[in-house]
Amino acid sequence: MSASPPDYPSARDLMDALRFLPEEGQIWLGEQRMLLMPLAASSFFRNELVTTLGMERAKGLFMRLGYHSGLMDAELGRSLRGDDEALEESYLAGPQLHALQGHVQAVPIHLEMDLDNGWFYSEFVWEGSFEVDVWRPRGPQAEPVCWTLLGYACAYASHLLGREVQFREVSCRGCGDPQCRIVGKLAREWPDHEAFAEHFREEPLIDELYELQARIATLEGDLARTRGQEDWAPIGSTPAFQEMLAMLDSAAPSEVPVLLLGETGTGKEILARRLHDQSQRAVGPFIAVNCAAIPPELIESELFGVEKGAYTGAVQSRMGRFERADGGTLFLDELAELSPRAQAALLRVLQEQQIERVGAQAVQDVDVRIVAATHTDLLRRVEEGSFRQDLFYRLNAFTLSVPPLRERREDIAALAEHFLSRFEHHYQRRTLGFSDQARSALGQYRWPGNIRELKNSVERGVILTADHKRITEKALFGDYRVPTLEREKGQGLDASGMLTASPDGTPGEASPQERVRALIEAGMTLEEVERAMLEAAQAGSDGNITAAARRLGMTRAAYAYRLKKYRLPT
Ligand SMILES: Nc1ncnc2c1ncn2[C@@H]1O[C@H](COP(=O)(O)OP(=O)(O)OP(=O)(O)O)[C@@H](O)[C@H]1O
Repeated sequence: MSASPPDYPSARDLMDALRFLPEEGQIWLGEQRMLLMPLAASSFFRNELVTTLGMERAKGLFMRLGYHSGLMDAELGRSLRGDDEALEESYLAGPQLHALQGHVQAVPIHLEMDLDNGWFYSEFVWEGSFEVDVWRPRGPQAEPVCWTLLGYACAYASHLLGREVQFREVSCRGCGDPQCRIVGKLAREWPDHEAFAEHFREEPLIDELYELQARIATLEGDLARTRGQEDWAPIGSTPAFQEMLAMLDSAAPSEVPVLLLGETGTGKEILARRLHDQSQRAVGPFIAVNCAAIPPELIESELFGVEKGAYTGAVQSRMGRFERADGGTLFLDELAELSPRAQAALLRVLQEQQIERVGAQAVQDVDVRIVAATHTDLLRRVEEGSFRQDLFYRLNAFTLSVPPLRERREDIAALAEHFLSRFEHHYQRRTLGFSDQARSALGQYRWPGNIRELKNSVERGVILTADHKRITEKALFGDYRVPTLEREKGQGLDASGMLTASPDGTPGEASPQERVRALIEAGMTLEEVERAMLEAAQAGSDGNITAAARRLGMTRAAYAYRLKKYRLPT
């Protein structure tokens, strides 16, 4: 593939990716949050860094600054301009994005790309470099000054082409040359490529710091593993969560049964484990049972064990979970699902510390501490008569409510980072972390499935993201439109699929499934829903097809195809 000099494709697609959201105080370019700031501020900052760090270290810092933004823009270029077929167009998106961001106008002089045969040559003239303007007051310099721009070019090309490319600024107006000109080649074509690549290595001090942090993390991991506590350290610094942890810890040394109330996936099991680990019983077993997962007819034999011949199929005697938890803690999750008979038997254990295997003639002593959990309103179950009152009061001695994730939103970022590092380790991945948009979506989502759902989303994101790429909102949530607190505030979904204010203006509580059910009940067909969504997205994007497609999580081409299919105006 070669062109000399190539023409830029239209920059419309790149401009469409730029969104100004003044009400929210944000500017976005694709998935990255951007900043608009005066050149004079950047100039001031540069002067200060050169004075404090010296020229060479400041240069390295600015080259790396450019390098990082080049890296992110390469992802955007590829996602907007596509795959290998359109490689030249994707490559040219780099200088076009650079121009769009007000850094420089890059005039292409020459481009030759034949990567299969290991050949790449690219040359640009830079007009209106912001860095030359920043340096102008200092007068002509001894060396080229477009550091950030150069770092950007190196990263953009390398990341996009999947080969290490290095650019050199062969002439620069900042040192009195008539124009700024850069030449890019595959790194190995430059004799000094190794020394040059050092510019992009982080400061030795920072390297050492990272290394130290990595060693501490490994040691902590080893420690947790030897104590059998891997995964069991609850993360959360919101006051509500910390208060609850403090209460949990104060209950740990006593023998009192603990009842944990909270929605599914809020971390009740992790808390039960913590209680166990902090108690005198930490050396004994921790056994967890999900009462809802065991068929009612088997629950008693599961919990209390069974004697050989007690019923057909009981071919040998078996220990129950209570016996296995002897000397330790038994965690009964979904307690409300226990059958009346199992409730009666559980009450006896709590009162007498004795169990009776199914089919046994005698009782036996057990020493077990019970931690129970439920997401249902147990008191209501008592009132309805489906849960024993005496058992309820026995278990209700020390009750803790575990807050749902939407009430501890400040913890989302820390939890997401925690799961990210665990899954990167597990899948042997090295992503560049979450994109700004992905991070913001994580913070806004309602999380009906709480921490378990957050964990699953991050796992999905890591699996779908290649090394050295950012985890996008789509990788986390798929094409499914994220129900956020913002979008739901005062909104419902009417039969035409449009978002509307609910009559009383209160936040809509309907889940996606409920909303879909409402549409079906309103008699809408799939085609009608699709058509209504296309129209709504189009109307909500002022007719901008790329923006409308993005709102529906589709490519522009797929969206345009559907418009045509329904004969909708484009
Ligand atoms: N505070 C936390 N810090 C780190 N990980 C957590 C935290 N809370 C929960 N998790 C993780 O989230 C997942 C769900 O937690 P857990 O199984 O304890 O929830 P649960 O409330 O017991 O759910 P259910 O009621 O559905 O059984 C687990 O994988 C757990 O490791």
